[in-house]
Amino acid sequence: MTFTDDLAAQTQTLRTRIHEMPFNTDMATGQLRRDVFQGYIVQDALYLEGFARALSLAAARAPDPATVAQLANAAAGAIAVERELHTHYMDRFGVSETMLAAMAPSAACDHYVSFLLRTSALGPFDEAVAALLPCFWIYRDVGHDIAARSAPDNPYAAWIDTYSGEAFDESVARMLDLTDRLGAEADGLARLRMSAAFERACWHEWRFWDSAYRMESWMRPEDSLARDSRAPAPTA
Ligand SMILES: Cc1ncc(CN)c(N)n1
Repeated sequence: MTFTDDLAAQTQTLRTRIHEMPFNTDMATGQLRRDVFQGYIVQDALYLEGFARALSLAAARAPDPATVAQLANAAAGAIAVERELHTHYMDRFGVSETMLAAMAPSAACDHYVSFLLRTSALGPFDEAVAALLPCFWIYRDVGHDIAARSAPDNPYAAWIDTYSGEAFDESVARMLDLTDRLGAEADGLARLRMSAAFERACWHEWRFWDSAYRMESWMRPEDSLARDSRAPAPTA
C-alpha cells in the first residue's frame, strides 16, 4: 500500500459523497442550473488564483529544483485553466473582467484559499503538498466519473473535458507521486499531519461545491436572527 492508497482509504466516504453531490449529478445530466454554474465559475476563478499563489509558495520551499519546477508549473497551469475555461464560460454568461474584479470570494472560497495559503506558507513542506493534493485528485476523479455518464451535447462539456483530459491526468499523477515520496520519507507523526491536512482539504472541496449549489453568500447578523426566530421555543 502506498501512502496515497492510505489517504484514499481514509477519505473514501467523503469522496463518495462528493461524487453523489447534486452539483455533480446535475452537471453529468447537463441539467445543472445556469445561475448555479455561473456563481460557481466566478468563485472558482477567485479560488484558482489563490490556489496558484499557494502552489507558488510551496514551490519556493521545495527541497530540490525538480520539485520547485513541478509546483511552479502546476501554478502556471492553474492560471492557464482559469484563463481558458473560465473565459469560455464567462463570455457565455456575460461576466466581464470588471465584474469579476469586483466580486468578493464566498465564505467557502475564502476559507479554502486561506487554509491553502496558510499551510503552504507556514506548514512543513510535506503537509503543504498533502493539503494541495485534493484539488488535483478529486477533480480528476470527478471529471472522469462525470465524463463516463455525461449526457450528449452537455453544456458543461468544456469543464468535463478539462478535468477528464490527458494533460490534467498527467499533473495529478506527478502530484500523487510527490506525495507518495514525501509520505515514504516521513515519520509517523509527520504522516499524521499530512493525513489531517489532506482530509481537511477534501472537506473544503465538498464545501466549495455545496456552497455553490446553495448559492450561499456570507451570513449576516440579520440572517442569523431570522433563523433563530424560526427555531422552536425551548420546552423546559
Ligand atoms: C475548488 C476547486 N478545486 C479544484 C479545482 C481543480 N483545479 C478547481 N478548479 N476548483
